[in-house]
Amino acid sequence: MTLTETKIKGLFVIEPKVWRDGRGYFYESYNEKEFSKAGIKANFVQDNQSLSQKGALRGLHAQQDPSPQGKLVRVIRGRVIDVAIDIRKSSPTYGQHIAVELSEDNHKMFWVPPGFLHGFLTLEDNTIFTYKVTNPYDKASEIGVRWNDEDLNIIWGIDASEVILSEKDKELPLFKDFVSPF
Ligand SMILES: Cc1cn([C@H]2C[C@H](O)[C@@H](COP(=O)(O)OP(=O)(O)O[C@H]3O[C@H](C)C(=O)[C@H](O)[C@H]3O)O2)c(=O)[nH]c1=O
Repeated sequence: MTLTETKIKGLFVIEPKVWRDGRGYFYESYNEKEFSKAGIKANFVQDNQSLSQKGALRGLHAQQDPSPQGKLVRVIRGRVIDVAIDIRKSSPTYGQHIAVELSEDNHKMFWVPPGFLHGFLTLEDNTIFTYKVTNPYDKASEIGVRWNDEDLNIIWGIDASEVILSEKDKELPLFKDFVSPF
């Protein structure tokens, strides 16, 4: 697998080696040795999976202390635009983001360490999104920012009237009202 750090330090796009034969394909979706070589220390304690219809947008979320989460995300079926926003106050790229298309065809994965907001827009029906996290779910430590905040300038390519959001995500604060705990 190839781990490539993005222009925002700490974020990595991972491209696994895919072995194909007459039965189908095989790839390693996580390898501690490879992550350690790239300088990533991740102790995963929970695996998540969600199914989303086209237009569903989940995010922008993070967990703060005592349960900050590193996330290794990928798409098993379908396609998403996955976005991570740097909310590390001392970072020169604070408020900047990386967007990457993850799909069942490109097998790409995205490592998002603690200190980032995360979310994705679903591009196809019945998209299955799965990810490992380095701390358990802790509702009390959840934080977030509105998906279409103008200051974040994320080009999702979808009109607000078409997006499917949870009631919770509709109420998330704007970035100007957000105080990062990182
Ligand atoms: C995240 C989570 C949720 N839940 C329960 C709580 C809710 O009743 C239900 C749906 O949760 P939520 O609407 O927060 O699910 P998403 O909107 O997909 O949340 C995720 O969205 C973006 C993509 C993220 O990066 C986070 O991993 C996570 O916040 O599952 C759990 O029981 N465990 C969990 O780890």
